[in-house]
Amino acid sequence: MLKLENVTRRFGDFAAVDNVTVTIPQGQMVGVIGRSGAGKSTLLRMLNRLIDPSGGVIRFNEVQVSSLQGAELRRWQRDCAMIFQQFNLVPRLNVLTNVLLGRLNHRSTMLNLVGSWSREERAMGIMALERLGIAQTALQRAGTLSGGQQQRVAIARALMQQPKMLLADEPIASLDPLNAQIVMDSLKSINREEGITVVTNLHTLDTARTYCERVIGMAAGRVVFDGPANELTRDAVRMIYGADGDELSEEITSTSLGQPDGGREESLGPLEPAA
Ligand SMILES: Nc1ncnc2c1ncn2[C@@H]1O[C@H](COP(=O)(O)OP(=O)(O)OP(=O)(O)O)[C@@H](O)[C@H]1O
Repeated sequence: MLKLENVTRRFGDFAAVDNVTVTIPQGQMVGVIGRSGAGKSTLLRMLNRLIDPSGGVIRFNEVQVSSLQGAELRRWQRDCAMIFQQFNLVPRLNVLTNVLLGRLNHRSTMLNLVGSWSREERAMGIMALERLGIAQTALQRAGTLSGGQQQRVAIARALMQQPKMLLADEPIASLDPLNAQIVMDSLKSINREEGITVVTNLHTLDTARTYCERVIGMAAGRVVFDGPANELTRDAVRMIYGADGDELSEEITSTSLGQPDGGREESLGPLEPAA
């Protein structure tokens, strides 16, 4: 269970995240929504300590995450994997090597210096790629893949960390609707089948409603809604986006997920044998 108590992050005098208290049970799929600048990324980055809180406490079970240092902090960052809008792969390396980089925190420094991967690690990497339906790309350079494929590589790399929690910072913001759907479906199935908690920032309401059992709405650094997706009434939406309900743009509310873009190559169809 993840617990945030009065968590705040200031940049100078400005509170990007302001006194947030939430508890997330293991295995939940949580969508964090809000206007640009509401504090969603800052909140997520504090969960895995890419950014340190200015105040408050973050706990995961008995561990006080907000005060971890050194090896313990690295262990937490291994347990709490993160994917990003821009995928953060190494474009010149092949897909499998990118995925294997997710194992670095499981290995000794000496092994990492030697830079070789065991047969077991490679098999694990291929299995992670198969899980995401892209094992056939294993030997391609990551930079040559489509955005949707790259995000699936990033998810496979995160799975290699064998995390307890997966944080996704706007994972579909750069993707077309079909690829967005494939990536969200992947996150959902990992959440369901592996019991990994998923906390994802999303720009659009539809996606949060479709995929997340729980939605946290932020405005000006504060949590202004926290509940099941089906309780996202027009009033709740107005609180989150601060707009008159009638003025909510299509861009905020809709992603057109589920409307394939005319049959691009992306699908979760039959796998080719791993290279
Ligand atoms: N390193 C920083 N220095 C100063 N201000 C920052 C920094 N990082 C974030 N902020 C500010 O904190 C506020 C919240 O930013 P954050 O990126 O968390 O918002 P967001 O809800 O994720 O927005 P978006 O959807 O546009 O990514 C913004 O006003 C932003 O300008």
